[in-house]
Amino acid sequence: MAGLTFSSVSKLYDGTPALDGIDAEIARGEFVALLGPSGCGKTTLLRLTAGFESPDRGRVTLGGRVLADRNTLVPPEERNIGIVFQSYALWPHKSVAGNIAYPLEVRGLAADERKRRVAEALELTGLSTFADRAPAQLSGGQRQRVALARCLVADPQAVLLDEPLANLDLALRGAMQEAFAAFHRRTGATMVYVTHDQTEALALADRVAVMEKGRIRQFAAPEALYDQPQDCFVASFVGDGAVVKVDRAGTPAAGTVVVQALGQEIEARGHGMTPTHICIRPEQVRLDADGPITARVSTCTYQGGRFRLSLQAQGATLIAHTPMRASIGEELRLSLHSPWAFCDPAGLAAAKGDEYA
Ligand SMILES: Nc1ncnc2c1ncn2[C@@H]1O[C@H](COP(=O)(O)OP(=O)(O)OP(=O)(O)O)[C@@H](O)[C@H]1O
Repeated sequence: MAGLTFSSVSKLYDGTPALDGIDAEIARGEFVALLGPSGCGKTTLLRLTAGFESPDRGRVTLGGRVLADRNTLVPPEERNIGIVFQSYALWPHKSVAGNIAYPLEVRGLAADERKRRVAEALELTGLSTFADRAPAQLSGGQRQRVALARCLVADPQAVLLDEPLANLDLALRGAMQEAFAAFHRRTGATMVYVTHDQTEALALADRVAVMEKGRIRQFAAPEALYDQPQDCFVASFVGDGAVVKVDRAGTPAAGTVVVQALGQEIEARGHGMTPTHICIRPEQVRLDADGPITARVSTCTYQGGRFRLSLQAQGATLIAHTPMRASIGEELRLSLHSPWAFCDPAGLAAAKGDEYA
């Protein structure tokens, strides 16, 4: 189904690319997160979709209609795209219902229809009992739900969310994540969600585009990013664990490959290419008295129900989870179970078990 597409989209600021050849297709009704470190281009991609910026190259389409390319630039108000900002941007002197009704007033909708759609949006966002309150009488999470309802009431083809939970405390963020997920299930809206909080991105999105330096490094389901990262950047940016350079690799066969790394022969999962690195997640590291790898504990932190250990082995830092506390400097033996092997010749040349949290 025609959704939102980006074809070779680039954006330069003072000659420096903020976006560098973005190619992506977001299906209608899909919930996509843009994830990446500060300055990687997430907001620029969102602003370009909304129409606040124009691309220097490439094309953006929504539902088959060109929004921006060399010859076309549809203004923001004609794009039928809703936006939810971090700052809520509510009218302080209007009630909750008044704020939600505002886009419909601008469009000149009849009062009856306005009322019906506002009631529907209030219901969808769980705000029906707050309709007459002023924004100042609401919590941060409730205000963000008003912003969401106001954006929805206009029945947009896509909803863009720019770090909508960044101003909320941790507990409320969890509750709002659930509210967003429920909202998405009920409306089936196409949603693009910018965040640099990977827990949020992995929890909410159908697919996550991991960005770095204006490019999409991998665009995949959360579990694929975690289990089968495509390169060193994604392996290290998403999830906990270590990226270790492969010294030698056997011939890949049927989804597995034997590699020489950390002074051991290790059976890894792979996708058929001769790998250059392995990504070792904590659950693939087992403390095992008969294990072939000797490692020294360098940190031990309690994470509620388990301890996270950093383990030095052969110049690499591996991460393991254990139910028991370990002493710093203690020597342990461990074995590795099905790490993921991938090919990234350009990746971290120095990667020899860099630790990422
Ligand atoms: N109006 C502008 N003028 C010049 N440079 C800009 C402008 N807007 C963004 N940039 C640059 O483009 C790059 C991408 O910025 P962008 O805001 O898209 O990153 P981001 O991934 O959203 O970062 P953050 O997570 O910190 O919000 C950065 O290097 C930024 O400095």
